[in-house]
Amino acid sequence: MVDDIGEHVGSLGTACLLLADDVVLDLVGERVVQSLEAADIEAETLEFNGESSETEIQRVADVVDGRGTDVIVGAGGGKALDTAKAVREETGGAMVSMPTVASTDSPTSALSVIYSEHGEFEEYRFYDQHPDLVLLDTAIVAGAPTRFFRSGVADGLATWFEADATYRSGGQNVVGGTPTRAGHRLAKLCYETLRDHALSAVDAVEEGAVTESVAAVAEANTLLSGLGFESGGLAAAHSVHNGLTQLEETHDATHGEKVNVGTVTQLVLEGREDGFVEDYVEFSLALGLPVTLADIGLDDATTAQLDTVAEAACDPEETIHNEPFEVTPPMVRDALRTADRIGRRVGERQS
Ligand SMILES: NC(=O)c1ccc[n+]([C@@H]2O[C@H](COP(=O)([O-])OP(=O)(O)OC[C@H]3O[C@@H](n4cnc5c(N)ncnc54)[C@H](O)[C@@H]3O)[C@@H](O)[C@H]2O)c1
Ligand SMILES: [Zn+2]
Repeated sequence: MVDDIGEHVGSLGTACLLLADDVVLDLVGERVVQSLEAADIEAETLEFNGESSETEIQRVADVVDGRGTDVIVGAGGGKALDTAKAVREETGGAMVSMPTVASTDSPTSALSVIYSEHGEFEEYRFYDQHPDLVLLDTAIVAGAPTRFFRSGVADGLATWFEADATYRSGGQNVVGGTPTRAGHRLAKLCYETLRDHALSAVDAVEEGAVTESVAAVAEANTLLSGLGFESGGLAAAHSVHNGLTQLEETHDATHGEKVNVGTVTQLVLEGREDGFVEDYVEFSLALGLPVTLADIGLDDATTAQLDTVAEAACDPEETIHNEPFEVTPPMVRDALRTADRIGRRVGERQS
């Protein structure tokens, strides 16, 4: 699949730049360059510095302008892809998403999540164009560390709860429109696919194996979740994630891991029944996903820290206001605390 890139990029341009960090360049760099060159496309690589920040976007955009590149390929995780999308917005040309981990729903979306150089969430940046091509090689994704795959499952599970909250409230989807039935149903299909296949898919990826369930989950994590959140809307889970990024202690947890704590928090915030919340927590634990604050680096979180998260999560620009009721920082702080306690209780019961 990676080896087919030349064939697909032929219709998009003639000079290609592959943006990927050192790990991903080692993994696919040579194959991508060979495939492009075999299709008579100029191919160069540039090492990504790891953060989708304004400085990194400008650095890469300067290289693209200087070299006359007309196709940028972002390969790797969400941050490399988001940076490549942001660069294309500055420079024009075509953009290709090549996720080498199924860790987020970034590959298909027409937006980037921008962070400070220190990894604090800054803004969503929206574009008129989606990636021109999304190329996911299931074997590469299955060969990556399972943690990324699990994280993508968490990102995909959240999509359903967030799209459903937006649908119920008549809120706005990510492109500023009314959520469509299509977006709502795709988010549901994403959830159902993950509930039906994620456990065995994670087993397979632990073994470095490729199965039908791995393919189903890779599709759900990237395509179904991507279309589902963009057309269906985000709500509390991602706002809680964005709030959590304000605390340095959480920076070693992946996007999906923080989102999962955000999902449990959203369910508590929405006043879901005990059995419903516990079912979600049990499923998370079976998948090896975090359900407590300590699981994402926040041992003994102070009230001040939780207030920081809650304040940021309730920023007027945040999607938490897509919940079907008014949400305030104290509600989010208390939901976070309670979600953490539920996570600990269910975890202890199972051990
Ligand atoms: N734009 C969107 O629509 C959207 C949606 C969801 C998440 N995001 C963003 O995505 C980012 C998170 O992405 P992420 O969780 O993928 O993390 P990441 O991009 O920070 O890191 C991915 C890591 O995986 C490694 N890697 C990639 N492929 C590998 C492979 N095959 N084998 C081994 N290692 C491999 C990379 O070297 C890198 O260290 C956040 O910034 C989040 O906000 C964006
Ligand atoms: Zn996400």
